Amino acid sequence: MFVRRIAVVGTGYVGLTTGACLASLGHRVVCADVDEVKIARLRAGRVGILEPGLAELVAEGLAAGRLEFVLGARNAVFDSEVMFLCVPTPMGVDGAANLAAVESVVAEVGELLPQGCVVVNKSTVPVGTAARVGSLLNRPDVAVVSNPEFLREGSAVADFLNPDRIVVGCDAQDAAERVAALYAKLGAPTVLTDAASAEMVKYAANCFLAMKLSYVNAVAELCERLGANVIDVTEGMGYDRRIGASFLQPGPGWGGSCLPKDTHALSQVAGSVGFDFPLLQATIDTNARQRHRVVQKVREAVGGSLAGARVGLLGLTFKAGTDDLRDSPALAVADLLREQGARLTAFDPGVREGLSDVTVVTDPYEVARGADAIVLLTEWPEFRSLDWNRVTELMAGDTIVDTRNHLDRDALDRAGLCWRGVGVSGSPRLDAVREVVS
Ligand SMILES: NC(=O)C1=CN([C@@H]2O[C@H](COP(=O)(O)OP(=O)(O)OC[C@H]3O[C@@H](n4cnc5c(N)ncnc54)[C@H](O)[C@@H]3O)[C@@H](O)[C@H]2O)C=CC1
Ligand SMILES: O=C(O)[C@H]1O[C@H](OP(=O)(O)OP(=O)(O)OC[C@H]2O[C@@H](n3ccc(=O)[nH]c3=O)[C@H](O)[C@@H]2O)[C@H](O)[C@@H](O)[C@@H]1O
Repeated sequence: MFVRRIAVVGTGYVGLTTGACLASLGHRVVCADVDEVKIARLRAGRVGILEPGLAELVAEGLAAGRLEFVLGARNAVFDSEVMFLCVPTPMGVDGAANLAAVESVVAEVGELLPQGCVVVNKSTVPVGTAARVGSLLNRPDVAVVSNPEFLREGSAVADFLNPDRIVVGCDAQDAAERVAALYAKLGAPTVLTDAASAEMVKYAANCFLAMKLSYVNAVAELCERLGANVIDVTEGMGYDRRIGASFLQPGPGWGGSCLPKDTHALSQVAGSVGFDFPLLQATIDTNARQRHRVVQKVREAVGGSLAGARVGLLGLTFKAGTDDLRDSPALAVADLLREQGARLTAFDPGVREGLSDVTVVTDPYEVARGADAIVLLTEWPEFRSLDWNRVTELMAGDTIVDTRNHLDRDALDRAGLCWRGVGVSGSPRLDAVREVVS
């Protein structure tokens, strides 16, 4: 495997992880961004996002001279053999992916790319984008490769360096092989395919994950109505290797910067070719309903009306382990609660700045002070070890709505609190049975 000169455009969750990890694999990487403050910070070795291991890799790369940060894509590409596009592709008004950033980088660097450079699209983009980028570039000597990224926020470095698979798509075999070779040290299964199929893999995977979660959230609701326990139900399902145990945790609905936008984008693309995709639409609709179910539980917990009720929120980020608030279900639930007149106080270990209409506190017990109910929205581990007796003393009401089944129900019981989980309505009898069996 040869060391390559690589440009990475966009230094967000994906770009910075890609740049730092490729440098750690021995390549020489120049990362570019339009954000001047971010570039200045990164040059000083400061990583502005919560990602375990990333700051260390950036520091190592800078110290070894293998990693560099520059302002603007044009300053990154002059001697690059490969250029990665890691810019945002947010949801547009019609649900479609907005490709403005991708197109603007292509316009900026098109003529500057060295002869024979390979453009690699790592941003999540609709099928046909590699072809579109190719025609915008209008450079027969430059191949465009689709190389979707599957990392998760909060474990970005670990996911990048230990991928389940690498997908590389290009209509030119040699360019696909050149990109696949960049990852050779990782020893991951590699799928080489055409560009359209690689682009489709990313949407098909993310939408499948969203579908799995909507399914499990619907099963949880049914468990509540029928008197079953979703914790045991998903455990029983997860041992089946065809189903797998991961991505079976019910919650307040799935969110984050990608699953929501990618499900809408695939739905929009399907519509654009006249394909009716009710399964995907139901996945999206079930998720919207999930947020209303949380609000309904909180309303019941405060006696039927949220007007003037004080509600404490534990967690604001879209999942634990990240500081990312983009499309967080917790914020969606907060909006709905506020619309119905609730007064909100929130604590999240990853969030320090204030939010409009939600008072953000830095001490979790402040969330409990005077609260008529508390809602746990994000599964931060530290929430499990709160002093529930202290919470009971501080609260005006007595109910904790645990939208992730994250807390120790017995500990809350002992403190005189009422725990309301998701998909759990029966007695804890099955836990006892499992102990005997194991
Ligand atoms: N966040 C995630 O976990 C994953 C994201 N993706 C995809 O990767 C892409 C990037 O996502 P994130 O890294 O989360 O975005 P981000 O918003 O964290 O970072 C994007 C960066 O690109 C920069 N940028 C925007 N326009 C630019 C331009 N013209 N030139 C140079 N830099 C520019 C921004 O300033 C920002 O720093 C998206 O398409 C997303 O769907 C794929 C897999 C995982
Ligand atoms: O394209 C992307 O950006 C990425 O989107 C997701 O990664 P991420 O957004 O970091 O978050 P996930 O860990 O997938 O969680 C998504 C949402 O589902 C929820 N979730 C996840 C798992 C689960 O069992 N239950 C559950 O409710 C989380 O709380 C969160 O709101 C995918 O998992 C990544 O493979 C993909 O690369």
